[in-house]
Amino acid sequence: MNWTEALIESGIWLIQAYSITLVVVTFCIGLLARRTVWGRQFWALAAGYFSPRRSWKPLATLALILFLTLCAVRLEVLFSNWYNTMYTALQDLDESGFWGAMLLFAILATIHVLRSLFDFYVQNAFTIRWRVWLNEKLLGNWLDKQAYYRSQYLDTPVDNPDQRIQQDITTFAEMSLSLCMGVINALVSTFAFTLILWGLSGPLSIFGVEIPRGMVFLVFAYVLIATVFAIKIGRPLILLNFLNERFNADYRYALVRLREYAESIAFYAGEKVEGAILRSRFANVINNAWAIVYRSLKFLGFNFSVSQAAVVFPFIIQAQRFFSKQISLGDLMQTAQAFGRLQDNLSFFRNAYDDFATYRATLDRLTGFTKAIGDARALPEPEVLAEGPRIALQRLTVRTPSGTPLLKDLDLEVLPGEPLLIRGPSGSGKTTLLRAIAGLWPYCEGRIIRPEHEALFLSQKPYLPLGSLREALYYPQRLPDDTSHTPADIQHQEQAALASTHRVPSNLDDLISGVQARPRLSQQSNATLSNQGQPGNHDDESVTLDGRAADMLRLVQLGHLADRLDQAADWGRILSLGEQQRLAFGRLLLARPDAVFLDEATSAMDEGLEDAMYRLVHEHLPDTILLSVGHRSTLFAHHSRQLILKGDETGTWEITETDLLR
Ligand SMILES: Nc1ncnc2c1ncn2[C@@H]1O[C@H](COP(=O)(O)OP(=O)(O)OP(=O)(O)O)[C@@H](O)[C@H]1O
Repeated sequence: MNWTEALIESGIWLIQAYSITLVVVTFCIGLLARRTVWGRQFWALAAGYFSPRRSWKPLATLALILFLTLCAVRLEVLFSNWYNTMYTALQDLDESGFWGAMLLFAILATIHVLRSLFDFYVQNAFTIRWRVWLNEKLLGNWLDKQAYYRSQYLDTPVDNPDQRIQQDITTFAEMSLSLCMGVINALVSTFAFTLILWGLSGPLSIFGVEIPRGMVFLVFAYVLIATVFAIKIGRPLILLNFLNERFNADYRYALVRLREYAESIAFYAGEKVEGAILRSRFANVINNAWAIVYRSLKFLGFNFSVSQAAVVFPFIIQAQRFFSKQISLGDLMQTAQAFGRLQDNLSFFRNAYDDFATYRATLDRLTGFTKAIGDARALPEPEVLAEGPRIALQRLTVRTPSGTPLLKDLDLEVLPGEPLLIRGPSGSGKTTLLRAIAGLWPYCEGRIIRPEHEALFLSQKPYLPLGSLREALYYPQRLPDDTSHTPADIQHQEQAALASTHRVPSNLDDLISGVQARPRLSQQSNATLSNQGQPGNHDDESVTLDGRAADMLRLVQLGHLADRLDQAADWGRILSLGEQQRLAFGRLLLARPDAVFLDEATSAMDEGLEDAMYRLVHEHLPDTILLSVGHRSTLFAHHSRQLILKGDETGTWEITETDLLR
């Protein structure tokens, strides 16, 4: 074999193979995207990323990956030829030929290693960027128009959205690329090795019938029959894999709920009930896992047997020609190697069947998720307008999802200094009216006029975000010193980066426990930030902010927490409900919104505290429009009017005047 010629041939082969593959792949993707369900699903998820109008980089990277994949195939062919050269040199006792083959191997191996590493990097960079884009797209759509909330009103609410965002996106990006390149590699390689085997194989006699180049036909027939059986045996794995993801997610969700509602469950001593639910969900996981094991035993058993039989097959068939000296040892070895490669390539579809099954389940889940987001965003929205500092409801009708009216044709205007109390029996629709005003409730007609952004809704159980008390106090505003990049966060990001470049952390346990236990923003680290005079230094701001936050805590009778402002903790669990409700009043006083809606926001306070909180609102926010929902008669004194919902399924209501206490 002339290796200089082989080099030139390889160059030509690469150009030809690249051009043909590019055309065929584009055509096939177009065809699959039109003709198959999963092709359409793939395209709906991927089209945006690959649009050249958005960026040319993804397509260019894909073209590079395709080139590297073809290089891999060509290298395999060269290695195959090298086998022939080397074994022929051995058979001929040609020492210089043997050492020449060794040198050649060193060159080929170096190219192979460099190509593999470069390919690894490019493929991983590609999937990471794709993941980032997909995550941003799905997360953005999920948060936009409050789809994460409104999706609960769909006929079939989407299950486990967290899994779909966090896990399925990764699987989708990684498997799309690996399966696509796997198929291309298998097909091109099949073509290349068929040519090699074609050149090496002789006539084959089966039951007295002589078949020219019989080996080639035999390997195709062998793999084809094996594939048909494998698909039959492996088919149930598609459903089993889908169920595996579903059952695991359900089990995880039940565990998360146990953590979330730990106290309520503990008060009820509900461990038995929770335990039964958890065990039954885990039993689903395990039963399914066993089903996967038994099915895989059959599937893998078949695959292993087929692969093992293929090892000796070419030797048995070529033995006759070798012993009669029609072919050399090199030819025999290359035949075995080419047969093996061909068998591997053709078996790709059989072996990757399992992966295809997982991939299709992922596609189904992601498609279902994007559809649910679309449906949630398409749910009817009430007409909410912003017309100055007032709240006006015009012919507003609010219904339950089943169509029963909670409120019919309500006309009402609320101005600053004229607080309104909404009352009515439990279940009459008080909270739902607030949902409608917030634009969250899809089942309503009429017009809603309210200040556009500057409205704050405080519920009975205030939401406290993860992080420090200060962050909880300012929520949903962002603090001036961006706490998502605290020194502790930056330090851990740096450590992770360091570990990825040149060394692993000396003590991994310390690092992990450090990540879990680290404070989000300590007093000390705050001071460090200020002292270092970094860009975006908020020295003055943080001093006043600190003062304001502490003063505010004292104002809402939470002075005992003033020195824990920067302590990161699960404040939703530590603070009593009454304390959380007072913290929410602090939040309200700091935010100074144009309108505030208090939904039983003082239910856990005693009457004295409730009175004090309302007085603070009247005193500090005289220009804020106030609407409250509540049952207590002590609230009458703080509201000049009352809207009373009758709760009689006809949607009747009544407005009465009360004496405002000032
Ligand atoms: N997501 C939902 N799906 C179906 N029905 C709902 C949903 N949310 C509320 N409802 C129904 O709407 C009605 C009004 O509920 P709402 O929470 O507004 O009552 P409420 O007057 O605030 O009650 P309470 O005083 O007990 O807090 C109830 O019958 C409730 O079951």
